[in-house]
Amino acid sequence: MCGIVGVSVIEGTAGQPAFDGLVTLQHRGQESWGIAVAGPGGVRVRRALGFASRSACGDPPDDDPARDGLSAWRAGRVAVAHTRYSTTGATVPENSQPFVHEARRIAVAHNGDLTNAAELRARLGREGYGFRSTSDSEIILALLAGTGETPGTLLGTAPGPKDRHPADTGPIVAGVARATRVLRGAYSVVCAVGDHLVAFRDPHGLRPLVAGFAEGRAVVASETCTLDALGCTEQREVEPGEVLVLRDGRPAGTHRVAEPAPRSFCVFEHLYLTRQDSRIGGTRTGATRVAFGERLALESPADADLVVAVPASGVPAARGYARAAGLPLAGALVRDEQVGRTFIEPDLRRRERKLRRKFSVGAPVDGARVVVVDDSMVRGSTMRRIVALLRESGASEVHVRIAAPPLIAPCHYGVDLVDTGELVATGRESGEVCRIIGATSLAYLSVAGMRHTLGSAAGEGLCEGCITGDYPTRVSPARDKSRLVTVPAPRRTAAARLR
Ligand SMILES: O=P(O)(O)OC[C@H]1O[C@H](OP(=O)(O)OP(=O)(O)O)[C@H](O)[C@@H]1O
Ligand SMILES: NC(=O)CC[C@H](N)C(=O)O
Ligand code: SF4
Ligand SMILES: [Mg+2]
Repeated sequence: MCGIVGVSVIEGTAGQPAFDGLVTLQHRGQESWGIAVAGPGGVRVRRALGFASRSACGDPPDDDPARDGLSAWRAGRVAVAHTRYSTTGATVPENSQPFVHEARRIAVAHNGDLTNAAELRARLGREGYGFRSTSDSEIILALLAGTGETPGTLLGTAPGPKDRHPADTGPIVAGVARATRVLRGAYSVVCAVGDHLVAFRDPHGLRPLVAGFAEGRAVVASETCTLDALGCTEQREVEPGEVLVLRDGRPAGTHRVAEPAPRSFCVFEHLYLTRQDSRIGGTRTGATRVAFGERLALESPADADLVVAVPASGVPAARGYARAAGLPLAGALVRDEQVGRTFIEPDLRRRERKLRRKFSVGAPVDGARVVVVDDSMVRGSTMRRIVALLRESGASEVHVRIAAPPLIAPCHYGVDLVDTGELVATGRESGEVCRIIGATSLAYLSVAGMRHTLGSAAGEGLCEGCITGDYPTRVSPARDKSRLVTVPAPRRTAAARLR
């Protein structure tokens, strides 16, 4: 998943709006965050492990020099920022983004996962690029920036006198086009190139990317909630295969650089990933999830007294289920807001530890027959915990309804569904899963019901890989999050060391 933001302004600084925008994307990644600001004198970058929203950058005194140069990174009219949910490479500082090439003044933030990362990294390593991380995203920077010996695709776009690039965006567009010719898999990218903000997206449009405009300010982000928060009234999607160049807070050029391919937008963005006030194709995902819940109630009713929602992202589906079933919606469960999302935690130990304190019962459900509704079930850990809590608080029956079909296959495009052995529904009938989570009954939304709700009769326009096992691009059967660790260390040439 990951959240990315890019900001270009005509005056003032891009750093603060980029940081403020990043905080609206906290739900897309909790492992690390970073921001790079391009201004006179080069690119400044700050990266740290943990939540962006809990860092000191949110509210520092504007001119306090003691704060580790915090005010310095605010200077500069182009900024890119990233909040990470890892899919390739461990949760370590060197894998946090944006990745920056100081000498070429390029900073890159990427959402997605490259399916040919190992092959590209080996090739770029042979050509002399000195990788500093084990993330696939650094490959995009390597392609664009190159090394002293091997020019990157963006070489030739270096800033001219007075730190300004030529107004002609042709070389940047051509450079991105050359890079996209070799990239495979999912990539939504924002990139600061001198005083340009450049955004581009893979030809299938697997991951989201939107652009918005306000007076003197252009923003590119993963979701529309960021555009809304930054006051962008004019909004549009960055099209699959498009490169959009922005400068001085407005568009400077747009081109389609990749061959057209069937659109394959991640269906899990509709089901769970995206914030409920963000819009996909003009519809708020909260409204879509209400409709999933209504459909689920029609497909799988339950003989029950009340509906309980699993907060946070299960709430709209539960509201829809309750409405269609004619049952009261009880706010029985309380979520500890400090814990954040648990599914996107990078390892089992952290997920389980956080889950233990994430939920509690706010209103007992003594003797009631309860339907508990969540937006999705992945490893089953959340639901096992919720069912136990509801039984402890007196529920006589707990019927589980999931407003998504079972997830049974890995994701290759930026969601950390790697090991199918971890997925509770893989190779199991729903009866067996029901026993594992301790429920009275269990039902999922059907694939047909999901598609019908999204107005896509046969799943056209969608990636449903983790649900059906059919992927829109060629993928290797095994998916290993550490796969770049084993790619031989590149030969460090003198030029590469100079970076
Ligand atoms: O079956 P599991 O592996 O436990 O994963 C499924 C749960 O994970 C997600 O919630 P998450 O805690 O990530 O975020 P939320 O609080 O925003 O709903 C999703 O909404 C389910 O509740
Ligand atoms: N979820 C993502 O988009 C992750 C981006 C990149 N593949 C990483 O692991 O850092
Ligand atoms: S495999 Fe699943 S999570 Fe991955 S992009 Fe496709 S629908 Fe989304
Ligand atoms: Mg949840």
